[in-house]
Amino acid sequence: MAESQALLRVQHLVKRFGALAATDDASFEVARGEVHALIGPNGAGKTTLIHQISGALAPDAGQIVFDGQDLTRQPMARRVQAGLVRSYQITSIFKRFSVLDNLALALQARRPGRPSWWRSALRDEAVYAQAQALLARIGLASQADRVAGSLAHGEQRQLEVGLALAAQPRLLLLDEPMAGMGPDESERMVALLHSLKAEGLTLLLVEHDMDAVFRLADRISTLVFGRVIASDTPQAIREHPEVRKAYLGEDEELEAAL
Ligand SMILES: Nc1ncnc2c1ncn2[C@@H]1O[C@H](COP(=O)(O)OP(=O)(O)OP(=O)(O)O)[C@@H](O)[C@H]1O
Repeated sequence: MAESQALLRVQHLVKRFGALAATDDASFEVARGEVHALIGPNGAGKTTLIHQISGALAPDAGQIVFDGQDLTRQPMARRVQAGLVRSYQITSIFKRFSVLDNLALALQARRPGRPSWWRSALRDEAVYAQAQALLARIGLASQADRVAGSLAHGEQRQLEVGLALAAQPRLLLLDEPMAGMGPDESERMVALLHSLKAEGLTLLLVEHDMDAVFRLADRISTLVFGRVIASDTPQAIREHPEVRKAYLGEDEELEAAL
């Protein structure tokens, strides 16, 4: 991949837990505007890798370069500022607040220099106009006044994506966005991610739902024992002998999908 095309470059990353190298000289690149999926058998090191990219975990060696900037040792907030944003788990939602208020608060939190940001967010019409637009973008326009905690699981995950979008990411990291979803909820999430891709947003996702991965991804990196053994198009990954071998007897659903 040409240098200018790569928005994220992970180079020779290493993370050890005692004797175990959970990330073992892992390298891969995410191109601008692509949906890139990270797959691998259970325990391959996907979550550990995503934690290092988002800044939750410090690597022992290697580099994380985002848009030409070395962010390897930068704190999470600095990465978010640069446009590298992770969609968090449900804990980031204020469950007693409405869906619209949640988005307004997330938008307001992005504005610097407001000590009582949550008070001003709840009064600020401009913020609410932006929140309404974001609500439509994530497909929850009809749920604006619902208390966030009463949303269905799939809708809460959509809202989490909205909270991450409030930070205006250039690359959105998603850790198992379809986890625990039924077929209809997964379908809505796939549609949402497709629409974000159509807007030109770059996505990096870890996902076990192989049907969704193969429908969404432009390229797929496969992690085995902390190493990226292949980074290629879905078709090439499907046919890759080492990838097939890595999944043999490991994950029947995935093996069947391949
Ligand atoms: N904090 C930790 N301390 C010790 N070992 C850890 C820690 N976090 C992860 N590991 C180990 O590192 C390896 C990779 O784990 P990780 O959760 O990154 O894999 P994964 O590919 O995300 O797995 P899964 O698909 O099951 O979620 C596993 O062997 C795991 O037990």
